[in-house]
Amino acid sequence: MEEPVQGASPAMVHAVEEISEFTAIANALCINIGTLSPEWIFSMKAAAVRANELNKPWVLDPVGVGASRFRTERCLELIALRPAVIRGNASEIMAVVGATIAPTKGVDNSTDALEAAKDLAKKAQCIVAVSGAVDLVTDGKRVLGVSNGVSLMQRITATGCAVTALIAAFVSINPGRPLESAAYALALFGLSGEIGYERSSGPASLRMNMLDALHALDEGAVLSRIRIAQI
Ligand SMILES: Nc1ncnc2c1ncn2[C@@H]1O[C@H](COP(=O)(O)OP(=O)(O)OP(=O)(O)O)[C@@H](O)[C@H]1O
Ligand SMILES: Cc1ncsc1CCO
Ligand SMILES: [Mg+2]
Repeated sequence: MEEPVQGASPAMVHAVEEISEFTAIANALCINIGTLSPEWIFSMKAAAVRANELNKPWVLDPVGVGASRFRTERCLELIALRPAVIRGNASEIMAVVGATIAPTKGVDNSTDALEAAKDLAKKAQCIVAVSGAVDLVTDGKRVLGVSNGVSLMQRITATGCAVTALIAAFVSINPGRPLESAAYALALFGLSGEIGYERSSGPASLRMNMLDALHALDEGAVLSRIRIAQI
């Protein structure tokens, strides 16, 4: 198989001693609070500050926000450092909004998530992407709905983390259009899931097949199969 041009190349960095140099090399930064610890949050904040100094976009994945006070407080501190995009699932976005804007209403459908996402986007002045059956991407005014993907993707731990990293890669190519970049990343990832699903018998084979599909995506499949609509 012919090798396509190589795309983004990730590095997972936590030592604060490395943050300054690594952030200078990177075209985008993805901060994922999944495995949060006091030492790592220090490095995460240093990286966000450094990315801002260097005018590089950074993307936040607020994994599990709302589950503990420590996580919620640190997450709000990160949001105050102005990410270009926040990508979470509906409960995470609702939890952030509950902690910042209004008391949690304890609801979890896409309409409520959409209002929460718009509120958060306005308040934090960034793009908010809510993943789900239809991914919602908003700047607080415009909303794009991405309908690619298969529900079995939820059964693979860290598909959300992976798509947030892909959003960072896309935003680095087009930093002036974070709304569109996030929507296209979600669409291409979802499409890879759809193509991979056709050859899969469960989450483990889907994980493998969707990675193969992402690698092999071509312009024809992308242009004919991505489903992004203005909402
Ligand atoms: N019901 C669904 N139908 C189709 N695609 C879905 C559905 N739910 C989620 N997805 C897709 O799965 C991917 C991961 O989204 P999800 O909302 O599961 O993230 P997450 O909860 O943060 O995951 P994790 O914490 O495991 O990383 C996204 O690309 C999203 O579009
Ligand atoms: C399972 C898990 N725990 C911390 S991060 C992560 C990946 C899914 O968000
Ligand atoms: Mg997640």
